[in-house]
Amino acid sequence: MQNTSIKNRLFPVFLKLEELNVLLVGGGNVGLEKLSAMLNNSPDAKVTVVGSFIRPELREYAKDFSQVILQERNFENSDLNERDLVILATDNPDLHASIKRMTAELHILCNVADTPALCDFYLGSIVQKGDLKIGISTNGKSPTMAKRMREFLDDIIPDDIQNLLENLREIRKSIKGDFQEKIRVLNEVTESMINNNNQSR
Ligand SMILES: C[C@@]1(CC(=O)O)c2cc3[nH]c(cc4nc(cc5[nH]c(cc(n2)[C@H]1CCC(=O)O)[C@@](C)(CC(=O)O)[C@@H]5CCC(=O)O)C(CC(=O)O)=C4CCC(=O)O)c(CCC(=O)O)c3CC(=O)O
Ligand SMILES: NC(=O)C1=CN([C@@H]2O[C@H](COP(=O)(O)OP(=O)(O)OC[C@H]3O[C@@H](n4cnc5c(N)ncnc54)[C@H](O)[C@@H]3O)[C@@H](O)[C@H]2O)C=CC1
Repeated sequence: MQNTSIKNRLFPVFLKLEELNVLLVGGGNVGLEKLSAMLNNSPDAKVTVVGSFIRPELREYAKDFSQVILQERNFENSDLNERDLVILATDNPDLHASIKRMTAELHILCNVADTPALCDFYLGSIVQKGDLKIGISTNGKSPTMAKRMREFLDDIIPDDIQNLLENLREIRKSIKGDFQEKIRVLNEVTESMINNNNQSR
């Protein structure tokens, strides 16, 4: 049965981009934004950037990532060969629509930066604190609100959250007993961690 109360129907996942083959079409400002969004999270992401012009800023940024391939030329249909994900960030909506038709045919997931209706998935705002990662979406309503929410969460989540995570990992490894017992102990420990943390703020 459909739950009609769910407004945002996007399903978040956390991708291992270094295991995937990504094509980014467009080497401009938006291209650079999408490239840095990927590499800030997945520095080993295998990305090929194809742009009829590749901005010097993007070139400069990509220098630190030896696995990123830059190709300054027009998009060709064969660029879609062997891709798992495609991100379109050119200034040509007709090109976007035609590439999107091809990716759908090929079952390749596609993001069209300036056209939500053509996206199979959206990028989100991302909070990163050690191993903790939070993805934020406003269902495409307001990327700026997503950005502000990231700043807010980044501020309130303590920087030493990584220590908590490391401790929990040790506890998780050391608990004896069956699965239910493991869940009980971990729930108990984390409850006090969160409470302690609130008290110290
Ligand atoms: C649907 C979506 C598809 C996608 O791109 O994946 C989309 C679409 C569009 N963005 C537009 C504009 C802006 N996008 C940003 C910023 C971000 N946009 C991101 C995601 C998404 N943007 C997806 C939905 C996410 C969600 O569900 O909330 C973030 C979160 C992630 C990322 O891109 O890495 C990143 C913030 C990262 C961070 O800082 O944390 C800013 C603000 C800024 O840059 O400061 C502006 C200008 C201000 C404004 O418009 O709000 C426009 C209008 C273009 C035009 O006017 O022509 C469209 C098209 C439309 O809405 O029609
Ligand atoms: N820059 C921004 O922050 C925003 C941009 N937009 C829109 O997003 C689009 C892209 O913006 P920018 O990145 O700033 O533009 P840009 O002009 O910097 O980059 C466009 C890129 O697309 C490439 N391109 C065009 N045709 C191509 C083809 N056939 N094959 C391969 N590459 C091709 C160009 O060479 C260039 O690298 C524009 O339509 C713009 O109006 C919307 C909101 C904000």
